[in-house]
Amino acid sequence: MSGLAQELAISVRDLVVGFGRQIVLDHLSLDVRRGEILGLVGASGGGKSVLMRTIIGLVPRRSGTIEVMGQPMGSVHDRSRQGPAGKWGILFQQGALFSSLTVRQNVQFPLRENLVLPQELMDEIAIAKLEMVGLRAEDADKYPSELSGGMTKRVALARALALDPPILFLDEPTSGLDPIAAGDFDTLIKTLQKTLGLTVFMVTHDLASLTTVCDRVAALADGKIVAIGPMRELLQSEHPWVRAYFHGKRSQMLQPHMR
Ligand SMILES: Nc1ncnc2c1ncn2[C@@H]1O[C@H](COP(=O)(O)OP(=O)(O)OP(=O)(O)O)[C@@H](O)[C@H]1O
Repeated sequence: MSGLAQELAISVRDLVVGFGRQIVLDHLSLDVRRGEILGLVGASGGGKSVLMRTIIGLVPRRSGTIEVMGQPMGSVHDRSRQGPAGKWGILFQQGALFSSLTVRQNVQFPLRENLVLPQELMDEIAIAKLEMVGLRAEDADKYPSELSGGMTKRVALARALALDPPILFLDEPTSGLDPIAAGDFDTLIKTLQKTLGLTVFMVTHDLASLTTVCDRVAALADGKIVAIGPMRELLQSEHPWVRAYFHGKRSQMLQPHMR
């Protein structure tokens, strides 16, 4: 493995993904560095979720290569080449918890699926993960219907972290949260990155998240990554879509100091 490859958590090269006659990702290349929080922005329907789902092997690709932690990922039809359990944790946009399971059982779900552990140890792990995401041990016996939106996201995050993955995929993690809860969730993600050394790949439309937690931001347009870098560099991009996104009326209203 070359030095550069060792520094990369995810490396995507020349990726083509389509459905029928529609090409969604068109020879897309992207590197995610180990330990960084990378934010991905793009138009609605532009292919952000498809890119994330292709990396984790849920959507088949037509061509191109994907490496995760230096290992080539097989295509969706080749499950034997997928990484071992615990390679990544995922927080889907509709990151629904199992409504008939308690918080504790939800967090333990990946442990039960992948490991054989004594109940006592699983209980300890569940409480440790809940505390890691800012919840209390008392919350473990609650059911999803008893949780606020912010708490639900935290439980889903605790579940995503159950197997101690080095990479976390987040699909619009702050959507549906009020600005205070969203800010708290951003802070939590940043803290987890620092304390656990996590690599985070985050699809988001949230300008505050992009500005405050992302080390780099990648912009997806026309099926490709058209700009990538720290937010201050993206703001200088001449690409028409990137300019429209960050310098359009709405963005300027939210980020007046960025002009
Ligand atoms: N399983 C599928 N079958 C057919 N078309 C699909 C499938 N999944 C996604 N698409 C199409 O791929 C395109 C990209 O969708 P995707 O969900 O990745 O967009 P997105 O950038 O995440 O959008 P948003 O910001 O609105 O969530 C859309 O045109 C969508 O209809």
